[in-house]
Amino acid sequence: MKITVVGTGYVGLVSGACLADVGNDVLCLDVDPAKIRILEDGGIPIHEPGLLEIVRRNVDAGRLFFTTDAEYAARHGTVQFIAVGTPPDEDGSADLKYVLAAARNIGKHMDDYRVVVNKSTVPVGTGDRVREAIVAELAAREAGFPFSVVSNPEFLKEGAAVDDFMRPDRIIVGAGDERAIDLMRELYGPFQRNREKMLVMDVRSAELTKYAANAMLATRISFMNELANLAETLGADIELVRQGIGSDPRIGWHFLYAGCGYGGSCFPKDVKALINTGNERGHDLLILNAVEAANEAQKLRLVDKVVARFGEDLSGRHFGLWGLAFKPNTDDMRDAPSRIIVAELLRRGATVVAYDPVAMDEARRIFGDEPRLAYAERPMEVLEGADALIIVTEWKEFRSPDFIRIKQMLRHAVVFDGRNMYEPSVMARVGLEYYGIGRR
Ligand SMILES: NC(=O)c1ccc[n+]([C@@H]2O[C@H](COP(=O)([O-])OP(=O)(O)OC[C@H]3O[C@@H](n4cnc5c(N)ncnc54)[C@H](O)[C@@H]3O)[C@@H](O)[C@H]2O)c1
Ligand SMILES: O=c1ccn([C@@H]2O[C@H](COP(=O)(O)OP(=O)(O)O[C@H]3O[C@H](CO)[C@@H](O)[C@H](O)[C@H]3O)[C@@H](O)[C@H]2O)c(=O)[nH]1
Repeated sequence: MKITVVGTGYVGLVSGACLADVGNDVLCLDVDPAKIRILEDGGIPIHEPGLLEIVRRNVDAGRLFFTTDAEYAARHGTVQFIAVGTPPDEDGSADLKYVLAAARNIGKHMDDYRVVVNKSTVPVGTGDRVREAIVAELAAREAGFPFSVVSNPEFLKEGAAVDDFMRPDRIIVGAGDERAIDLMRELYGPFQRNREKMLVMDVRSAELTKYAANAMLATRISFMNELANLAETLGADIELVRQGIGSDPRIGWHFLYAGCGYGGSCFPKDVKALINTGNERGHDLLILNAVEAANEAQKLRLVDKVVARFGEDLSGRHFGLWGLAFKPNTDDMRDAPSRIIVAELLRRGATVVAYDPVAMDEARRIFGDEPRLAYAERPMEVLEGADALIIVTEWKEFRSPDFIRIKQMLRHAVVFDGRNMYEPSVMARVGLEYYGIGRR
């Protein structure tokens, strides 16, 4: 099938590459010429495990192409995926300017039937706005090509994106006409060989399903973070509580890890956008407001512990920090808790040296030439002369460090662990003063 994917970010590039990998003829469009240049030179503009190999394989096989030419893109695919960003506007609502620009472009240049599939996370009602944008463009050039608008939200997780796309739990398709539904069935056939995974519904329900999923997962995390904070005051251990409740199949194991708050390009923005949708309809979403407020406070929880240990004024203090990305296996730092934590440590006068396996270039871009923030080539280097170690992202390479060396290198043998990577009893045995989240 001929497919165009508009936007070559995490979602667009993964979708395009995986769709090419099952034999489709895929053209990826981006407005950012720098990204297209990297792709044409055989690289990828993001860090995502397994993606480079798939991109290269399919470019070599002649099934995957890249362009900045919007007209060529609109004429290529019968299916036109929109996978552009929907960043938060000032009031928290999703900014649709990129989605609508993509839709207008399709309307301006399409020369045959098109299925316009919205993969970006968009507020309920966006399908109608996409339709109106295309109708207006077709009318302006007095063209009458038929088209369908489909909502097909994406559920992939960064760091596991290829696997999530290749083996999805479910494929949500919001559509109103049989022609589009048939095409979507054909397109997603290769990804549901073992069992039927496609759930067909109306466009609005599909759009809301995406927000509902992220809001539910964010709620679980904030709930556990709140309980973790309570556990600390009660002398209970949140890790044991997690195991105790996760074993109930009605609750399940996923997304129950307490920590220094959720980040990334989705949960924070999507929770805010859903709250905003509620406000627009006169529904104050009480639970989600609390989820959001709890998360904002949680991002400062580690600094609160640092302050409790070293005092309000941190000038003259120096901290080593492990992990800048919002989670492991990505270089993404959008809404990462590390941004808040580092900024607050610096604001209080401390200096910081940080290490992350892949996100340090991104951190340099974000923090600029901040003189009190330095970067280390290796994890152990951050410990030199540091008062304490602060762990923000649970990269695999931090799982089993040489604790004795950590103790010897740190000035105060204190570890603040925002991801509960270690057993408090082990830390006590090696003589490290250990502060987790909700641990005894
Ligand atoms: N990142 C994730 O894990 C994830 C998962 C599921 C859903 N989503 C949703 O998918 C959407 C895309 O997210 P992302 O993380 O891939 O974004 P991203 O910022 O990584 O990529 C978006 C790309 O779209 C390009 N673009 C913008 N306007 C364009 C236009 N008119 N024509 C062509 N290209 C254009 C940008 O240059 C950019 O490269 C968002 O709505 C997001 O909420 C993201
Ligand atoms: O038990 C947990 C699980 C996650 N997190 C944090 O939650 C954030 C988000 O993690 P994750 O969901 O793994 O990453 P994303 O790539 O942002 O993926 C989410 O957002 C995407 C964009 O909408 C969706 O497609 C995915 O289904 C959804 O999981 C990260 O900061 C994690 O550290 C926790 O604190 N505790």
